[in-house]
Amino acid sequence: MGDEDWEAEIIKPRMSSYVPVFEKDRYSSGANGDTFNRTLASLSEMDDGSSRRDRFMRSRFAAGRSLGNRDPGESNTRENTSTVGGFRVGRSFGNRGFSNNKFEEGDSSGFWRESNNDREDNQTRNRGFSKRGGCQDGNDSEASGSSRRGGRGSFRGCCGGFVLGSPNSKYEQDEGTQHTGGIFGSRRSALTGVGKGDTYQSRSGSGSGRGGYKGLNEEVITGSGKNSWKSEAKGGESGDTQGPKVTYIPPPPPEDENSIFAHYQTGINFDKYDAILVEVSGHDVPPAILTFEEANLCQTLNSNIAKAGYTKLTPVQKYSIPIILGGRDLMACAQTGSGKTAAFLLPILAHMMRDGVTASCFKELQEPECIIVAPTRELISQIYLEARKFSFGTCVRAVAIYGGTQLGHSIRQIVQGCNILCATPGRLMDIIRKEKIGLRQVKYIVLDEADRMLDMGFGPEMKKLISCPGMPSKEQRQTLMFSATFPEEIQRLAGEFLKSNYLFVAVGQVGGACRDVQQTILQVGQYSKREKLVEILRNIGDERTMVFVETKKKADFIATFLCQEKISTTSIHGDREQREREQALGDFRCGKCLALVATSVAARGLDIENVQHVINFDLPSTIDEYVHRIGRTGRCGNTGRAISFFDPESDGHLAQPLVKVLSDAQQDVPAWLEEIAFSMYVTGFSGSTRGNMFVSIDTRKNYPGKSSLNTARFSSQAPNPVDDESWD
Ligand SMILES: Nc1ncnc2c1ncn2[C@@H]1O[C@H](COP(=O)(O)OP(=O)(O)OP(=O)(O)O)[C@@H](O)[C@H]1O
Repeated sequence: MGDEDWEAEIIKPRMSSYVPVFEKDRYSSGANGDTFNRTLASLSEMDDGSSRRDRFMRSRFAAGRSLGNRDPGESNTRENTSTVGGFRVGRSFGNRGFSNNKFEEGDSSGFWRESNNDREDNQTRNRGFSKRGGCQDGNDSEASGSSRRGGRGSFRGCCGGFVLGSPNSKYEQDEGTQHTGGIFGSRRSALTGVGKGDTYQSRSGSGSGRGGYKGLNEEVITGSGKNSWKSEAKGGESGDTQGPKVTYIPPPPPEDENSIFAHYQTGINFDKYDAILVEVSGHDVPPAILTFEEANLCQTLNSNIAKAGYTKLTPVQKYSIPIILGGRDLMACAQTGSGKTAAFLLPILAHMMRDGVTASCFKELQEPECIIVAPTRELISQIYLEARKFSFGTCVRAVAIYGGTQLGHSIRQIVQGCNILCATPGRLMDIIRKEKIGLRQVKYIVLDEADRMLDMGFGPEMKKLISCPGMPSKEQRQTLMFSATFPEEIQRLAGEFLKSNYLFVAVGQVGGACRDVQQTILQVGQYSKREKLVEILRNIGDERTMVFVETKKKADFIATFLCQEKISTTSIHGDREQREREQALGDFRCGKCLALVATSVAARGLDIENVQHVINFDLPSTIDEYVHRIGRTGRCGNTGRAISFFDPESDGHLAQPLVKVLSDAQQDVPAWLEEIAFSMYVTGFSGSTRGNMFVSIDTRKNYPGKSSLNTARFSSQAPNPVDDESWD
């Protein structure tokens, strides 16, 4: 039974109709701690006391078996709060698009396989033991073009109806209409009006366009591997070459000061950030600063920092701000939710204020001083909002451009003046090819989620970007890279973009999970997952939860399923139109929907207030992705919980890195997971889920002048080279 039987099950949601008897026996028992509140018990139950395994485990994972930062006496059991409020089985549910779509196309047995294109995993990494991937059914292929898209559109229409009603029939024609809700509904006060005029309507072959999402986290990478920066100039907007013209114009963000500076509170563990060990490597490292005052920023910036509610620097800010102010290139790695965005925005803005900016609305050709790229549209919008916040009241103007929106709109935004250009790679390259911006003034290039920006998906575009005509060489610009994860091979690639004397800042362990997230791994077989999900969500009650699944289709199926279960849910993934994605995010941010079912498109960077839970319905294919996903909760010193369904059939390759990540974050490691990790070890499994699993520091291992600087190093936690070999 393949993953695609989710489709069939939506129509007849009883598992028994689709699961062969032998499979049911195998999967439905939920053995080995698949109960939400039995994890600790299962630890001891499952420990068979094997001395060999124990020796192995102790040597590997001794670092973190304690209960760590869990609240004493805390129980996973909650009162069953029964139904989550706000459920709206949309009027359109069940009557849109079913007739022409895959529900009928499909094999009634439900034994479909999913195409790689349906996964939003970064590079279509095939898993060693996975049932997923590889099998490309024609129906599912992106390549099947518009007819297929019609089918998908029909489906989307159906699932879209699960949250909201009242379609806005004008949407298709009225490209100038400003739609409410959406991406700029960031945080509390920005959310008024979300939901009005929403349309979860069918888009079969409609003219609304999809913005060219092609199975990566963002737009299609046209012409990867070609050297010419202009090689796709004739193809129109990246990603829209095969689809209808994109007409969506995102609503403008609220302009009032309260909305601009809306923020959520730092959590009880914010001060504990100070205890995280930091290592900086490279020559002539400027000393860290301890307060915002020490940064010597201008008055307007300081006032904006105060209005944003920032009173104290986070570790990544303490180290990165002086490095950037000192004009150095930087690669910085710090845990999710620890303030990396401000760490690069503040010093860049400070420089711009000091040096003055050239671009203005009176110039014919806009020449931004700073280009910030990130892998997803929603993240770019978020970064833009942060840039707008910190540059409030200054002469610096930030602009956001991203795929899935009308190209003309992006251009119009730019011509009004652009000093900081926040862009997704596809849209950025389109704008450059169309010569809508000049690059000569670029002084800063920021790659947020840099490991993602340099990997196989986006790396070629980034290379093109830095070789575009007019782009200052790396010696003449400052290049800054930030992420919570930095695989070794990516660090090496990054060298091409950075000056040779760049500095490397590692806050805590590179690639480590945020310790404010309580992680629970449950062994749940494929066919018990939905039941378990509903059980957990009911126990969670009205707390905000992100549910990650591995494929776009499954995101819709699970969202629809949850709605059927009367849990108000929406979904975000790359097959939804941009307007729908923004609406979904807006509905989730404002609490209209308590659950957001997402693919990896929402795994990185998104900073949503009050996300208390992350559930990995499907584990991702890499441990880095896991770290980013669970980092959507437990941000900025707040605590959060992540529950992951581990299916030994498909997730075995993650056992080792998961044990490591759990141990390092001082989380419980279930005995059964250690067993699986051990069995992989014994059988010589070397599935590379992340080449850098144990890279803890700058990969320039013998960097001359490398020294421990400024603060203590985390040598006690750094694994030794033997460990590296054993695990990679
Ligand atoms: N010094 C600070 N004081 C208070 N709040 C802060 C501070 N720095 C950042 N924040 C807030 O913390 C939250 C997380 O910051 P941010 O999104 O920059 O994290 P990040 O490290 O980039 O996370 P990710 O790795 O997930 O992208 C944001 O809401 C931000 O406004």
